[in-house]
Amino acid sequence: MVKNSLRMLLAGLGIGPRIVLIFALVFSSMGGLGLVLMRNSLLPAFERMERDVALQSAWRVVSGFEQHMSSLADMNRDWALWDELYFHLQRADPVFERSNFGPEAMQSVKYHAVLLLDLSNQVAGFGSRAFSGGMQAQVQDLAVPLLERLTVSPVQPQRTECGLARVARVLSAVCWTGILQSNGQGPMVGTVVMARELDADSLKDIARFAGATFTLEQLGANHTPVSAQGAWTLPALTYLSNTQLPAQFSANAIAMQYLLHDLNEKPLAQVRIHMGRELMTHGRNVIQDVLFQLATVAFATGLVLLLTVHWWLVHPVSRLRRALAKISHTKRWDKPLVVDRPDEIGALTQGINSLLSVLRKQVDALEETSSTDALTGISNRRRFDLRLDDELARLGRRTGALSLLLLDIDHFKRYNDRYGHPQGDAVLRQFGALLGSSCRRQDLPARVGGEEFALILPDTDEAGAKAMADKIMESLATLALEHDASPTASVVTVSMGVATWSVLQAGGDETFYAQADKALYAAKHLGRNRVCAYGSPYVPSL
Ligand SMILES: Nc1nc2c(ncn2[C@@H]2O[C@H](COP(=O)(O)OP(=O)(O)OP(=O)(O)O)[C@@H](O)[C@H]2O)c(=O)[nH]1
Repeated sequence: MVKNSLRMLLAGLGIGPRIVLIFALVFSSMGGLGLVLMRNSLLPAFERMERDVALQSAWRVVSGFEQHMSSLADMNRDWALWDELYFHLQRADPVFERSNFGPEAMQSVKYHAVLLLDLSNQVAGFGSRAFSGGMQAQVQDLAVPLLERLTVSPVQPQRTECGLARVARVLSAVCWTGILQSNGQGPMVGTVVMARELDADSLKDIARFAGATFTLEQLGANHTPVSAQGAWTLPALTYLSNTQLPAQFSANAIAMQYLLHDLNEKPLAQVRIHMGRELMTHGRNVIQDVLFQLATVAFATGLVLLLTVHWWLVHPVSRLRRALAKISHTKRWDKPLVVDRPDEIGALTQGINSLLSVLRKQVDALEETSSTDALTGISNRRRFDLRLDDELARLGRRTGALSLLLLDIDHFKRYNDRYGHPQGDAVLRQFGALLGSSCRRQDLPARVGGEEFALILPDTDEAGAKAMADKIMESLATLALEHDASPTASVVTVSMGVATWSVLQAGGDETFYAQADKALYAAKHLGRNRVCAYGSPYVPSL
């Protein structure tokens, strides 16, 4: 079914269009396949890379928060291993308190609030300075969230913990450590707590470090954002992984949205990270460039291949086909086809030339056989008729006249009767040979009937034809073939009639032949062994 449809489709197409069709099919399939492969493998690869880059940016945002916390943790740890503080917790020293928690002392520190708790978590000291918005932290702003935390996770000696918290409605990092002696020895005498605001400068630093822009939006105490996709409780870098990175991809941007939990794991703020899709845009442009270049290369390759196939295959085959069509149309196979290549087409042309030469030889042989009289070996009636037509057609174009000589052996019936038919054949053969040897190359001797011969004499006037007739008669006389049954001579003789035309006349070859025949009849009538020319007074007109 498919095979038949394909055959019908290709039926009217030559080699050239078929090759073009095959090329078009192959190249468009390759192009389509390339496009599908690129779409299915390259674009997803770019998307994966983009997702990885987004993850790294998110990771750096988290890391930025942690670094902010980490510097606070360092300060907090230093305080926790400070001997003077250790002793202050054991025996309160107002001087120490003033010089470290007093309003003047707090102006030069890098945190916004510090709180001391004794072992029973009672406040043992507090100091604060204004946040960037002007607010001032109070004891309970720090104590309330911390004490809630300590109920589930008490302070461990030698261990600094941190988290985010809302301190006087200001988003801050909070760190706390158990207070020990500077050599790390106990017993633990209390807890030092510090808070530092996540101010605009810190957020800018984090954004610069992350290489991504993000917004931080505080949530109300009971607020649960609907659009939250993930959540961090800092420090919580281990929460992030490829699979846990929810991100929304739109045409121009990637949006990631996460919840920040406070140190008691309550929703505190919402972080929104925004990234452009430059990588994907770049990827698309790369794919488009590659596709365009591939298409250009494929087109150029296809064109070169097509031209090559055309010049090496289609063109010579078409030339061969045209040459063969011309041969079969003109029936002229005398010129061999030109072989100018050492390949299969050259071999094919050579093969055709061999076949043509065999055909030529056979046609020539057939031509010869069909135009030759079997008994005498000279031309037969067929070739005589053709040649007479040709000569008459040429008559108007040449200056010389055309003469026709008809020859008939005298009393040949009697000869046969007297000497037998085979001997009669021998006479005919001898006479044919005599005719052949007597005439010029351009003359045509032929046997046109039983004992009737003819001689076409181009460029020969009547006098020339008569001279030729006389020469033949003399040659025959020289042969002196005995014919004692003849009533007119003792040897074989011949009568001849001549017709000569200088221009083509009405009736053409039939009239011309009839005139020569009329002259021959006259020669017979006048006693045989002579030549008569049509137009002579003793030859009757047609
Ligand atoms: N041996 C032989 N005889 C042939 C051949 N063809 C024709 N003839 C004979 O030639 C003879 C011709 O005889 P006719 O036409 O009567 O003429 P003729 O006897 O030559 O007499 P005229 O032409 O009047 O002189 C016939 O007997 C034919 O049989 C042939 O191929 N071989």
